[in-house]
Amino acid sequence: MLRWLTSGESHGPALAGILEGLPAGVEIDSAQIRRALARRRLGHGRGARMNFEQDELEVIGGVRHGLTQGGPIALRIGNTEWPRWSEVMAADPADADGRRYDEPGRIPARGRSAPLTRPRPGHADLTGMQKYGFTDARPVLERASARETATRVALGEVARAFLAQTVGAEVVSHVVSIGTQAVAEGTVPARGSLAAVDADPVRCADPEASARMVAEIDRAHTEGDTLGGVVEVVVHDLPPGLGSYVHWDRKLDARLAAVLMGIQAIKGVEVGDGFETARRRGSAAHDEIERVEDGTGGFTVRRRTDRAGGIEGGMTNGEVLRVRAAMKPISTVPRALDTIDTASGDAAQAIAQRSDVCAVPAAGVVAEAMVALVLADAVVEKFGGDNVEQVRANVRNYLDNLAVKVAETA
Ligand SMILES: Cc1cc2nc3c(=O)[nH]c(=O)nc-3n(C[C@H](O)[C@H](O)[C@H](O)COP(=O)(O)O)c2cc1C
Ligand SMILES: C=C(O[C@@H]1CC(C(=O)O)=C[C@@H](OP(=O)(O)O)[C@H]1O)C(=O)O
Repeated sequence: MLRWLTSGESHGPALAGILEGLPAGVEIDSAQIRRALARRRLGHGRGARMNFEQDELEVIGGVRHGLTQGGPIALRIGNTEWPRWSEVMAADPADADGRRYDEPGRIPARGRSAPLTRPRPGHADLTGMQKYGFTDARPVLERASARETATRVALGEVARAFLAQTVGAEVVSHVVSIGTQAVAEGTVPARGSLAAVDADPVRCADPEASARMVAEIDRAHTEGDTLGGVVEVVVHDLPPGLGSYVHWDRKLDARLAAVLMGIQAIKGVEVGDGFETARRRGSAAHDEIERVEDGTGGFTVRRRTDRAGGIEGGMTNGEVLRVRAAMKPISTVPRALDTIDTASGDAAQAIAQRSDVCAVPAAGVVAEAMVALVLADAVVEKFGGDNVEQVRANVRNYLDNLAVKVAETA
């Protein structure tokens, strides 16, 4: 079983992540994880922080000379701005001279150190204050912030490497829509198109739609507004049979939906054609199966279409996996929303500090990481093995002995 945990606050010293349960022998190095972190900072519409945030990565456990060792993999990602926040976010009650941070006047009640008492609609602020008994929303937003997703992307990159080196799968995401602008129907990035998608300003695989998305972001920005959208994660070359039909919590679609819904601001998930499938007749909703001659007198099978998004009965079926996640518009709306001041009870305008206008392209990179982690877990579960070579041998053995083999994809 793979397990992962994250810790850390948006303006604390660092984020931390642990990934436990991965076999030994996965080739990974800091440069590859740094590249993944840089991909998450991309995207037209991201806020000022992404211009200077360095995501200072350090691998502090579980990897030696570029290979995983079988033990928990631990990462630290430093927050570039920490020196400016070291008093407001200090872990200890007092500094080295023994002066307490909660001494009256010690930290000026202005700017970033002022208590946040005007909770922002669409954020965890108000309910977090109620639930944990805080009179200041600072601790709530520090942990609820999507800054934490940097850790998930770093851990997900290790999972991606494991998938590539064992089953040969490739994970890519692309932006399907931003605001009212969407890609042409049927746009699915092919294997090997990750760099091309990343080169697009909104990580969109349809250049014409991309231009419309950029214009819509610019319009929202000018008008003091924010946008959401839909991303799709596409996984090529998965073996059939990951996940299971036998129990609800072993179904791969259920596991993917849970981790995608666990990303900040994700409000809906679709598998394959998802909600569109519900509007179709059965005769046009499913993926008919056909025989393909293998050239040696035997045969393989394939689906004529991939409406199911590569999952039937809670298992991968050997076709391209496709899952979508819908992101709500960024909650910190510059044209500030109405709220109340919790200190006075008076009507107020929500705080609208530095923020993204649209983070849909980045959410796609985070979604890739979460999908990679769930798939890596499903591979470990199905194939076992304590090192990459053992996993590969088990995969080969399984594929060589499938009752009905799946056709090679073009
Ligand atoms: C990559 C990414 C970046 C985000 N950036 C911001 C941001 O700059 N400002 C903001 O208000 N919300 C941002 N969000 C969304 C909030 O973190 C999220 O809406 C909030 O924590 C409340 O959680 P919920 O929407 O899941 O209920 C971002 C989300 C993601 C995935
Ligand atoms: C820091 C990141 O995203 C942040 C996510 C976020 C939020 O509320 O979720 C609010 C903003 O934080 P800040 O106020 O520090 O600029 C974003 O920049 C990041 O993605 O690394």
